Amino acid sequence: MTVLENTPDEKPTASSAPWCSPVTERYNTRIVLTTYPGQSAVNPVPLKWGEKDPQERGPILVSRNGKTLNRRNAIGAHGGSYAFYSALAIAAGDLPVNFKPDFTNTQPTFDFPPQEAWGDPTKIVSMDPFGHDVVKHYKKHLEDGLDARPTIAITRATMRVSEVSDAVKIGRVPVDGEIVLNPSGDVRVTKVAVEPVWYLPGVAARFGVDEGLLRRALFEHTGGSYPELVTRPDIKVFLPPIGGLTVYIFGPPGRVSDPNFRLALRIHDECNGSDVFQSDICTCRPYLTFGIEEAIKEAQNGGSGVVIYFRKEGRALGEVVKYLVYNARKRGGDTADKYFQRTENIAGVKDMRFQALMPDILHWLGIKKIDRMLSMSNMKHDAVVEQGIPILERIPIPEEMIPADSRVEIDAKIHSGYFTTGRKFTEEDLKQVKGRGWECWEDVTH
Ligand SMILES: Nc1nc2c(ncn2[C@@H]2O[C@H](COP(=O)(O)OP(=O)(O)OP(=O)(O)O)[C@@H](O)[C@H]2O)c(=O)[nH]1
Ligand SMILES: [Zn+2]
Repeated sequence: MTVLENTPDEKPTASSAPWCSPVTERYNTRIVLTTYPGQSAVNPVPLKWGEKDPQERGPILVSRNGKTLNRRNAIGAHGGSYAFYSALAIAAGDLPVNFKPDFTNTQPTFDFPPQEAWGDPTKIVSMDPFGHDVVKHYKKHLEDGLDARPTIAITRATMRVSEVSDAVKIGRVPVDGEIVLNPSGDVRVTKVAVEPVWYLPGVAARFGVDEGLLRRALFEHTGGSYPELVTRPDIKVFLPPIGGLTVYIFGPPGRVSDPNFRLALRIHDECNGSDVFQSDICTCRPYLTFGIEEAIKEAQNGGSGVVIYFRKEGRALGEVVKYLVYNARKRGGDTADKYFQRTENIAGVKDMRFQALMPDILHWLGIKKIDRMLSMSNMKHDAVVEQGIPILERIPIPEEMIPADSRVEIDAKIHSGYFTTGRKFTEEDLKQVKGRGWECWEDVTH
């Protein structure tokens, strides 16, 4: 191991950095900077990605706590981006370094039937197919003191979305007592939260790139945070510090994997400004609530409805870049012909969502075909179809749901290849599609 001497008996000297002594109180072992295969202390628990028997596959162990450090078979940390809050909590003294969670009563509220894809190393490469049943499958490892943790949680809830409540009030969505519970529009839902777990050879294959190149890029562009990406080619699994996804299932969850039931599906990427705060610059929330409504109706008609919400804010460019783009658009004349160019000028690309990994969750759920896909995105469509899941019908957002200032976005998307049943646009048409200017703001901001 590459270690940095920092033993508890080490006396801080005048030249010690001021943070040295609290470090020795909280971490009383040497710092392991990185490890190499074949070192005497390195003894990973076998992990065979793609084995359909969870015992054969083995648990995913990523923690550096206690005895798990030497038995790790994965790089990164649990919790996606929230791992950094755990680190803060430990540094602040709120969380013990070797805290062991108590998983009593945390088991899934629904047992998803195992799917063939769970044992296929090419079909699922960005989540752990056994991540919801870690306590059941890896009890022995937990009892041995190894820090295995769930990366999927399955629960149920009642939700209320104002647009759906409005649809119930005007009778567009009936109250059935099972899915829509009452005239206020309370809706029953099963939810699945998933944290990312990447099988690096599989992720590299999805993008058609070399695994070594992928590892190098991940190492370099995370500030050199994960040296084992380079020093431990024997470890194939990485838990990246990024957001995951949530699945919302309307109707009995057992129907989702049964091709005899019709399926309506909305795959949605996060847009906090619209999804939560209802900005009118894009179609995100309207399409999301339309998707929820259609999913509910499909379930009420005896089928199944699924909405999958990915944490890929601003096309995975983040909200800061997105707002910079908004400014550039509004100051430079907001026309549809320049829409994507503005993003490319600032981010270098127009989109970083890489839908190639998105279909994993569909395989995990056992979805074999999609009857009604509530999306116009050609990228989502192509990624799903390339994974062997046919889409029988594509449903664009209804015209009347498109907010005032989002015409620029939707027309630019249609021009760039998004699905439409309406009219297509020429470059000349796009120049005429203008967003709202900022002139009207002058009075209130000055
Ligand atoms: N960078 C950037 N991102 C944007 C902008 N407008 C919307 N977004 C993001 O684009 C994404 C839109 O995702 P979705 O609502 O799933 O829509 P889509 O993939 O474009 O296609 P549909 O499925 O047809 O709705 C979200 O992540 C938004 O935050 C913009 O001007 N710049
Ligand atoms: Zn949006």
